[in-house]
Amino acid sequence: MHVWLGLLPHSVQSFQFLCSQNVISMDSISRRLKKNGTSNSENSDGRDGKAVVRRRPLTMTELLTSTSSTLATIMFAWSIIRQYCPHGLRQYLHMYLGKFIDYIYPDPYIRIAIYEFVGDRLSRNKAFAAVEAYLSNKLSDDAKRLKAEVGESKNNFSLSMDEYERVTDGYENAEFWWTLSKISGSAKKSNSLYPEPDRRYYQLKFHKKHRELVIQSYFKHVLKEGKEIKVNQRRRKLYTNGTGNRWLIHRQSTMWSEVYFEHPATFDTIGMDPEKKQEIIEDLLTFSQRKEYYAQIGKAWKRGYLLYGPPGTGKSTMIAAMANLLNYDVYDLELTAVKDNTELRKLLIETTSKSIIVIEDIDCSLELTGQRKVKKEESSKEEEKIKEKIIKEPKKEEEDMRSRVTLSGLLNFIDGIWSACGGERLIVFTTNHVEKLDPALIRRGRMDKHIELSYCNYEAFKVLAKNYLNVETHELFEEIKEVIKDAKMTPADVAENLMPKSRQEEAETSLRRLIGSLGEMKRAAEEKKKRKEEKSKESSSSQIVNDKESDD
Ligand SMILES: Nc1ncnc2c1ncn2[C@@H]1O[C@H](COP(=O)(O)OP(=O)(O)OP(=O)(O)O)[C@@H](O)[C@H]1O
Repeated sequence: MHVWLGLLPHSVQSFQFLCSQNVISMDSISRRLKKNGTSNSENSDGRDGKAVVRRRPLTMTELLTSTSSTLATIMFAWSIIRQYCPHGLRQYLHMYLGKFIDYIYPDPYIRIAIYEFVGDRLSRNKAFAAVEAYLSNKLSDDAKRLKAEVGESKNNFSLSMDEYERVTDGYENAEFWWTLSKISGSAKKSNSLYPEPDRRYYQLKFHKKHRELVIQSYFKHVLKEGKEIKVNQRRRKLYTNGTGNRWLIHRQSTMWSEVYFEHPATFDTIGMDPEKKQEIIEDLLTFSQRKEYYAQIGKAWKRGYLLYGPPGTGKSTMIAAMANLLNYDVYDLELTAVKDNTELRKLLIETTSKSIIVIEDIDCSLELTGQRKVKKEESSKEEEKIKEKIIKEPKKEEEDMRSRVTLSGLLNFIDGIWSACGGERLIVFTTNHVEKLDPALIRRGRMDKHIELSYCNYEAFKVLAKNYLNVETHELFEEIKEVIKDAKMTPADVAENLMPKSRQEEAETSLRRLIGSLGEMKRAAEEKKKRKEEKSKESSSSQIVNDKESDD
C-alpha cells in the first residue's frame, strides 16, 4: 500500500484559519480605528483631564466588510503568486507558510492518501480497490455525488462515491472522513509526448489521537471488509488493449479498456469428446486450488494453454467456458496494437489475478515465427541495412524499430520475472497453424497444456444436438454416426445446421438438413483425397522416368 502522509495545501489551511479566527481582519480593523481617531468610537468622560478612549463594539456590517476585503486581498495576492511566481519558489512559500501556520495554529488532523496506482503507474493499488468497495457500503443518505453501475444481478444498481464526495465513517468511537480526489494530469509537468493521466486517490482524515487505532486496526478492518464486498459484488470483465487511439490510452488511468464479460458458453454447451472435456475441467480446477502447491515448488501461479485447430472448432468458445468455470476476468491482448516490449510488460503488470490473458491467432499476430532462426550473417546484414536507413531517415526508422514486440519480449511476458506479478492467471494462445509457431514459444513450462480442437465427431454432435434441439436420441442418429466420421465438418458448421430456421421447425428437419450437408462434405472430402492420390501417383511416376533417364 502506498501511503502518503501529509498536509493539505497550506494555502487552503491559511484561508480556513483566517476565516475562522479573524486574526488579520481584527488587526486591520483596529488599525483603521486608530487612523480615524476618536471621532465616533471614542468617549471622553473628562475626569483627570484625560480623554479615556473606549472602543465601541464593531457592528456586524463593519466586521463583514473588513473581513471580506482582507480575504479578497489575500486571495488576489495568492492568485498573483500562483500565476507569476516560479514553481520552485512557490513550493518554498507553501512549505514555510504551512510551518508558520502550524506554529500558531497546530493542525490536529492527519491525512493519508491512498493512490489508485503505485509506482510509475506500474500496478494497481489493491488498497484503493478495497477502500472503494468498503466506502460503497458507507454512503450516507445525504451523499450528493455518486456513481451508479449495474450490479451482479443486473436488476439493481450498485452505488459508489464520485470525485470530491465525502464519507464519514465511525469505528470504535472514533470518526474518520474519506474523500475521493484527483490530481489532474495536465497539472503535472511531463516530458512525454502524451498527456499525463489523472491520478485519483482516497484521502483519509482523522484526529491525531487515533493514529495508533488507524495503523493497528482501522486499516486492516477497511481492507478486510472491502475485499469481502468486492468478492460479493464482483462482475467479471472483458478487457482489451486494442482501442486504437494511443492518445486516449495515455489519457486513461489504465492501458486496458473494459466491458462486462457476459459470454454464455460453458463446458456443458461445448461439443467435444466428454473424456477430453472432463480432463480439461479437472486440470483447470486443480490449477485454481493450488496456490500453496505452486509456492512450495517455487513456480509462479500461472498456467499456459495452447488451443489449436481449424477455424470454427471452438477455441474462442472454450476460453469463454474456462472464464465462466473459474469465475475469471478475460484480458484479450491484441498483440499488433502493442508498441513494444516495454508496453507489453506494462500491460501485463496491469492485469489482475483471477484472470485469463488471451492472445488469439498467435501465428498471425506478429512475425514471431522463425525470428530465432535468422542466421547470424543474415541478421548482421539486416542490421547494416537498418543502420544505413537510419542515417538517411533517422526519425522515421527509429520509430519503426521501437514499435515492435519481439519473440523474446513475448517469451518474457509469458514466463519472465514480471509474469509472477498478481498470480492465479491463465495465459491462452490460440492458433489455426500450430506447426508455424516457434517451438520455444509453446514448449511445456510456457504452454503447459496443448489442446487440439478438431472436426466434429459423433460424441461432440450428441452434445450439440442436446443443446440446439433438446434431443438426446433419435432414429437418425445412427445415420449421422456413419456419415460424420469422414465429413470433416467443424462444430460451428454442425451447430449452424442444427439451429432451427423457424420456431415451428421440427428436430427431424434439422437433423435431415445436417445429414444432407454432411453427405456433401463427405463427397467433397473423398474427391479431394482422390485428386491428391492421383497427383502424387503422377508425380512419383514422372520421378521414376526422370531417374531412369538420368541413369541412362
Ligand atoms: N465445440 C463447439 N461446441 C459448441 N459450439 C461450437 C464449438 N465450436 C464452435 N462452436 C460454435 O461456432 C462458433 C464459432 O466458434 P469459435 O469462434 O469458438 O471458433 P474458433 O475455433 O475460435 O474459430 P477461429 O479459429 O476462426 O477463431 C461459435 O458461435 C460457437 O458457438
